[in-house]
Amino acid sequence: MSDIVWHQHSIDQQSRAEQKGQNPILLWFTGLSGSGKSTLAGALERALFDAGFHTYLLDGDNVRHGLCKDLGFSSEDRDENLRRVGEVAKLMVDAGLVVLSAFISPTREERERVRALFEAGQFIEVHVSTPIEVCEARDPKGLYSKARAGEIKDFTGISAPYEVPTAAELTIDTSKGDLANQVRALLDYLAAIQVIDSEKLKAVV
Ligand SMILES: Nc1ncnc2c1ncn2[C@@H]1O[C@H](COP(=O)(O)OS(=O)(=O)O)[C@@H](OP(=O)(O)O)[C@H]1O
Ligand SMILES: Nc1ncnc2c1ncn2[C@@H]1O[C@H](COP(=O)(O)OP(=O)(O)O)[C@@H](O)[C@H]1O
Repeated sequence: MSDIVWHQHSIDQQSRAEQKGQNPILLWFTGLSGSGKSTLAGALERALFDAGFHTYLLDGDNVRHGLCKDLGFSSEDRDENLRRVGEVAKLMVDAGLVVLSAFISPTREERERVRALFEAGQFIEVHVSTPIEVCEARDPKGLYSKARAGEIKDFTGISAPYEVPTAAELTIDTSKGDLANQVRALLDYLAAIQVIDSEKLKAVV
């Protein structure tokens, strides 16, 4: 690696962000399978997109069909999955986008490794803290029943660990309240820390 020298191009993150009229950030949704990560991230992206923000949503299920289709669910493979996703998200933030991601990302170390790729304030961790009993009762893909029956090994929350975040910027339990209010709470937070312009949002929310 020491023979490879970083090439500094003339258009930097700030110029790309200014062109788009927004602050690039990564909103990192973490939580158990079925906790509501994709739904929440998708609804928030819709609100931001409709308000004119330039966004992109990276979703675990989708990324595992392409970029990470060679990876499974051992702890080594999850580490590599999240390493790749972190690097891709960094490129997207560098391109000036508001990036949202929805990955279980079960360990604090993995999440902190991604956080360390970003400048302070650019990585916003959202813990989707829906209790496992609710996630298991929802079981939209039937994965919890398969895991209980021993048909899926290393299933997060059943036979593989999930380490609860200790310093997430936001925590949302989707078993309480409704989706519209949860999205509102996220938008209010983003406006309060001034990463999004609340005037821009008024037209749609
Ligand atoms: N063993 C095991 N454990 C957990 N999840 C499993 C497993 N096998 C398949 N799935 C499905 O894969 C989705 C999670 O992928 P992620 O890339 O988010 O996982 S991780 O962050 O690398 O841990 C996850 O999607 P979500 O339900 O949307 O979270 C599951 O549908
Ligand atoms: N905000 C919410 N309020 C109520 N139910 C929700 C909410 N978000 C998701 N759900 C329910 O939970 C299920 C799993 O949601 P999903 O977004 O796919 O979770 P994840 O991406 O964490 O696996 C959905 O099929 C839906 O029934």
